[in-house]
Amino acid sequence: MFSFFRKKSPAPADAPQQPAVAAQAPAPAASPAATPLPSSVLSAPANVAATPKPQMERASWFSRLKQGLARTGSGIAQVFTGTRIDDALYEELETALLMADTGVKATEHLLRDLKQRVKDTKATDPAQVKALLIEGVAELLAPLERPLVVGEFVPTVIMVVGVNGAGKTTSIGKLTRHLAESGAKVLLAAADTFRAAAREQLSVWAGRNQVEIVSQEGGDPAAVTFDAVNAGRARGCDVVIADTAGRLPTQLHLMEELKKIRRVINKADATAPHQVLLVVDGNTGQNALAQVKSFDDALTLTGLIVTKLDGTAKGGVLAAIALWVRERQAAGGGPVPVYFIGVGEQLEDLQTFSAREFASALLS
Ligand SMILES: Nc1nc2c(ncn2[C@@H]2O[C@H](COP(=O)(O)OP(=O)(O)OP(=O)(O)O)[C@@H](O)[C@H]2O)c(=O)[nH]1
Repeated sequence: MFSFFRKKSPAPADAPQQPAVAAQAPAPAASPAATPLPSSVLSAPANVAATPKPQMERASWFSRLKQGLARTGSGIAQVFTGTRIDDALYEELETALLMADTGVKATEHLLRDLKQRVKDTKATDPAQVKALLIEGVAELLAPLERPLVVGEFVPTVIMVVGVNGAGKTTSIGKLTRHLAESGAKVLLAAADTFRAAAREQLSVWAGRNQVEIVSQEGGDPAAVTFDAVNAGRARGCDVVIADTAGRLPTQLHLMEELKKIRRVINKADATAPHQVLLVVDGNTGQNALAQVKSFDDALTLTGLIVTKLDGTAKGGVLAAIALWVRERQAAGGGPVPVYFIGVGEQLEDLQTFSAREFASALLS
């Protein structure tokens, strides 16, 4: 799944740093989600990307995604089963988008955009309007689609945060597996020093993937993370991933603790953290957007993982997040891509995000 990871070959000490590689699922063969390869992976061996197995995996992922999003999409798709394009259709669509937790702003944006597309194309059939809505959703979501690049910095330090139970540890486990299978040397940092079960869960993932872990009972989570970054560098790791304890953005002292972890990582490596990823439970709908904003205020996020999009009726929140990211960038902020989405607890249920694939799966 992370076929583009180029395994580091032994190089002389003065050799230039290895090229950046992207932790990205391969583009599908014939699914509607064909995405161009990002330039950062063009140097990867061509034969890796051409193997049919990952393409089949991606095709089967598309059907899992469709299934997962069926509850969000069915209400929206229902709007286009009539024969006329009139005010009633747009009103129904507005309600359906709001019900899917798209939020008022993103709903208004999509409706305005859709009406323009209908006018431009002179569409006469609701089925055509549905296709135009897919276009509009895909365009809105496009800035969220970016590969997670590892290898530009060695080690690449990734800090993972989120509320309790969002799916942080599970997502880290899956990501670790993908990276390890691609040849990356990964080290995990159990920065939840208080909850034994959390450390245990991360240890299980470390064991399964045969990667190293820095863990400590009690004590300062920032100190554990500091040790992990230093250990990662000393042991020649490609990636260090810090799993932090879950917390609500309203728990200010715990948010301060996260800020301290971030500062301390930066002390251990002046270029790090290279990624601050928020894991959000997509099933929480508009609340996920509120979490994104709060964690971003505290930590300046660099990316998201949206989990539990299986069986949710609230998957429209991705459109709301996309609009927020657009506004953030317009105000001079950096991108906040959705690096991965999760539609279940299995390893293959966490995959890279593709805007067109998501839009198609949602409305198919
Ligand atoms: N259905 C579904 N379940 C998921 C998904 N991702 C994670 N889970 C489940 O969500 C539950 C919580 O996941 P964890 O990884 O423990 O969450 P966490 O954020 O690390 O939790 P804390 O350490 O308590 O903050 C577990 O039962 C996971 O299997 C997903 O995409 N879909």
